[in-house]
Amino acid sequence: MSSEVTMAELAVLSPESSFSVAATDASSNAASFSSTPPTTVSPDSMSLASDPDVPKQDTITAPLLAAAIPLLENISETEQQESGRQTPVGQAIVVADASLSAEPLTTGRARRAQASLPVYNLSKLSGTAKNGKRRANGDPVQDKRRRTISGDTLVDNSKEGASASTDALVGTNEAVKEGIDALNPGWPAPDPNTPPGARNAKKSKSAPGSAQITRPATRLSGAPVETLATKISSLGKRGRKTFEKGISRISRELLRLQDTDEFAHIDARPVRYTVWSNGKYIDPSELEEKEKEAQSPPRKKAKTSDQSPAAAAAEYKNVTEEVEKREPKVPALQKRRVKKWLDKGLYAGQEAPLDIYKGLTAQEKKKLSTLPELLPTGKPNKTLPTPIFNGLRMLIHGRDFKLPFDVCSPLPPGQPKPAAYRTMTRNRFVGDAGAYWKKTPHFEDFASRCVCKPEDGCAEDCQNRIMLYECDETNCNVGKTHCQNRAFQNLQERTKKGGRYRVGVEVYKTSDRGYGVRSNRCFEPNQIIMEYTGEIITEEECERRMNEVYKNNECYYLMSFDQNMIIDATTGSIARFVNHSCSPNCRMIKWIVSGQPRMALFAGDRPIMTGEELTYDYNFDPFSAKNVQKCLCGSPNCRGVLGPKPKEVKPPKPPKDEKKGVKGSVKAGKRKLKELLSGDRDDEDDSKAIKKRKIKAATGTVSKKTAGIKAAKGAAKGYAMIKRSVSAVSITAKSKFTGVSSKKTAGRMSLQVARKTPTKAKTASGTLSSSSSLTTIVAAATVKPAKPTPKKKTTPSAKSTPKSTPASAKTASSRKRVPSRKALEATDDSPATQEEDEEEEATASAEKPKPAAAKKASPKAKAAAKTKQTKMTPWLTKTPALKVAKGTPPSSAKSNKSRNGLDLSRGAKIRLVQRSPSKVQEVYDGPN
Ligand SMILES: C[S@@+](CC[C@H](N)C(=O)[O-])C[C@H]1O[C@@H](n2cnc3c(N)ncnc32)[C@H](O)[C@@H]1O
Repeated sequence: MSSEVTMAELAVLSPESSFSVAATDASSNAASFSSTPPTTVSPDSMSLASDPDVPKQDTITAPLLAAAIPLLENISETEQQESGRQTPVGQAIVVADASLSAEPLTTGRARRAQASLPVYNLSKLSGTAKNGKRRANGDPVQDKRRRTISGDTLVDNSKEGASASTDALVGTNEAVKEGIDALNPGWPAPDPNTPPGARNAKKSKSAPGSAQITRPATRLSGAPVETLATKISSLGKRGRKTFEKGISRISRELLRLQDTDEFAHIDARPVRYTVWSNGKYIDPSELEEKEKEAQSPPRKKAKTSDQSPAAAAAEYKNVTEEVEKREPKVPALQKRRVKKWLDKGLYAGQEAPLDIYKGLTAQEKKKLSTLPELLPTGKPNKTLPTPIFNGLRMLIHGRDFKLPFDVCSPLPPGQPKPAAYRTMTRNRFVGDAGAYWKKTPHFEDFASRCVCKPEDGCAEDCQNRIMLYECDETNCNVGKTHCQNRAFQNLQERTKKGGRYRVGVEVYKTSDRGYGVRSNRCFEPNQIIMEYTGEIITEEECERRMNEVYKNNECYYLMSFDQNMIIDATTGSIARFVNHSCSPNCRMIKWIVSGQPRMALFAGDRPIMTGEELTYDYNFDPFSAKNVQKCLCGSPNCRGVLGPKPKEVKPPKPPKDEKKGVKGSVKAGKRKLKELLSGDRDDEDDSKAIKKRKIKAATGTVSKKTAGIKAAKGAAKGYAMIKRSVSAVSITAKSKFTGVSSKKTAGRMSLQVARKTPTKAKTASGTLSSSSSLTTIVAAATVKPAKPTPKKKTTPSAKSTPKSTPASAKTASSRKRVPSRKALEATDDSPATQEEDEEEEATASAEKPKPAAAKKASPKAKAAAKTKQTKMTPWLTKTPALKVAKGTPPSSAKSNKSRNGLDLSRGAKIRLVQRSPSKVQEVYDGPN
């Protein structure tokens, strides 16, 4: 045995106090083995256990000491127990080593080492193995086990102390083995290198003394330490239970380390900004250097793996530039994309006709010939055939174009509205008016169809249009599709859906003229805007209302209408708010619609733009100087007052010219008629015509041109029928209102609405529209001719004389009350005094040229009367005086040429009559 064995024996078998102290220290060191690196025991501690007689060893590992301590403890405990209990083993032990000190070791137990160390099966040794293995706490077996001598512990602990010299360890093991053998237990001491598990297994089945396998301590060998999780997972239920016990012990140890960052896996190193590129860390300092290098051309290609994205991009840029410098850029050859064109598009499969004139009307062909782009080239356009065959008509006629902006610009909400205003969109008969109203007088007047063709579309030449008759199914030859003479129907269709654009007008408050009407959309020239509707009342009712109902009103909305009736628009359409202007943009025109008269506001000869105030010329007759109102229309040609239009006197022209003009125009045919018609549209032209008539009348009459004179002339020739009739109505109204106004000292305003209709229309309409009025007028004209004159014979309208006489008388009486009469004499429409009427009568009787002309025309009229159209014009037979005009067959059966010729002659005359008292007259009484 070496000195090591001696030392071990001393260490084991000599429990000196000094050694126990050293063991205590060693246990404390061993307690930290689990978590701390092996620690070299100081020589001092070793020196405590050294015997001066024993060769001193330089070093001894702490594990060795730690392993020896439990052994000593066990021995001491055994000794203690043996002192209290008599066991064979104890006795044996006592016997074996009676010299050993019985001083117990109470402190410095290496618990961890003790727990993990295998023990000798003392139960077997003591013969109690038959009781089974019970390892629970407090179990006596456990206690017994604790009392065993743990030779393995020494071995294992010596293994743990890997840093100790192997020789010393082997020596120690040998010494322990020998010590055990000395106890003579009856079996050989186990190899301390054998792991406890294997040793136990071998104990159970193998014979004692067989080879045992030792497991190297992982902590000492540097092998990977088992983690807690792997331990738990690898253990079985029982093993885990046991392990958890170990955890509790381990955790107690770890508790001391919980405060450390290492235990909490906290990296206490300062955090640095890191850059990662493709999963690789890039040093910022290197990054800066590389960025600097990137600015300068790189000497060699840097490793992209160490580059940041920015640096990589910079480098890539440099490289590409370098490559571009080396290799000139060669444009890549790209295949040009060829667009596939459709040769016909939407019209594919539809071949263009070679003859584009096919199926077109004469007018369309004519228009087509004027369009150079549509002229046939002789070659079919196969590439892009225009939709001639589909949209030619549209191309010729054009189509409406509406601007997508500012078309409809209504006033913002919150505008002041007239108080107590009730609208009525249709005329309504009130009182006796319905009973007195002739249901279908105008049907009798004009029961024939127009002679228009579909291609004409009832345009300007339409006889119904000329006569201010709206076409419908009963009188239109064209049909609704092509007819353009259905203004009221269009208006109804336009407004029935409602909406501000469709209505197109709105009431607004003017600055100085009360309320007015403005457009909130655009209107085409001559387009119907709105209807003037209200209550149709008789003159008596009108008088009553003025005296009783409207006596305190400032404004009356009364307009003479038809059949001596009056429209009271106090309850009616908003057309009543339309103000007067000396330069109006609208006209108020009465039309016959389905046999009934209706009045509407039409745009003038120019289009009306959004926001314009709508006005028409009242042609106001104040009737009383007290009620002459100042006109505030602001137009350059403002007359200053709301009065009738002044008529300029132009230098007289020789009658020959006019006659020639008339005759020439008769011969000229349709073309000249159109010229006259076109001239008729313009107010200025109208005034010129009036002037003409004035002049002519002046030459033919005594002194003045008055409406009566005109009426007489017109009636004598059978022309100014409508206007005469209307004027007759107005005259009647005047006469009645005269009394009223005289009582009320109220003025009256009669509005004349310039009539735009062509001459021929007026002729026809006047002839056919209202025979009763006509009769009155004719009577007025023939009263004077009652004198025995040759023309008198030709005016066999004496029957009407009695009717007309009162009318003229009324007119005269009413005119007498107009102080400003003379001031207004300049106008043809101005009412005349009684004296003037007398003069007119005289003039009418003296005007023989026209009756003579009528005479001349009478043979034609007679001839025409034989025609069917004559039958359709009852006035022809009713009023002999009109036979003069009968020369113009009003029916549509006449050829255009004949109609035109007759109309032409009438037109010339009618134009003179045009400004006679209008057919539409508004009766207005100003404030009292
Ligand atoms: C049929 S109302 C027109 C609507 C009227 N502004 C209103 O507020 O009821 C006719 C009256 O309007 C006024 N008026 C219309 N046009 C005018 C004008 N040009 N100058 C002055 N007053 C006018 C006159 O007071 C006239 O008696």
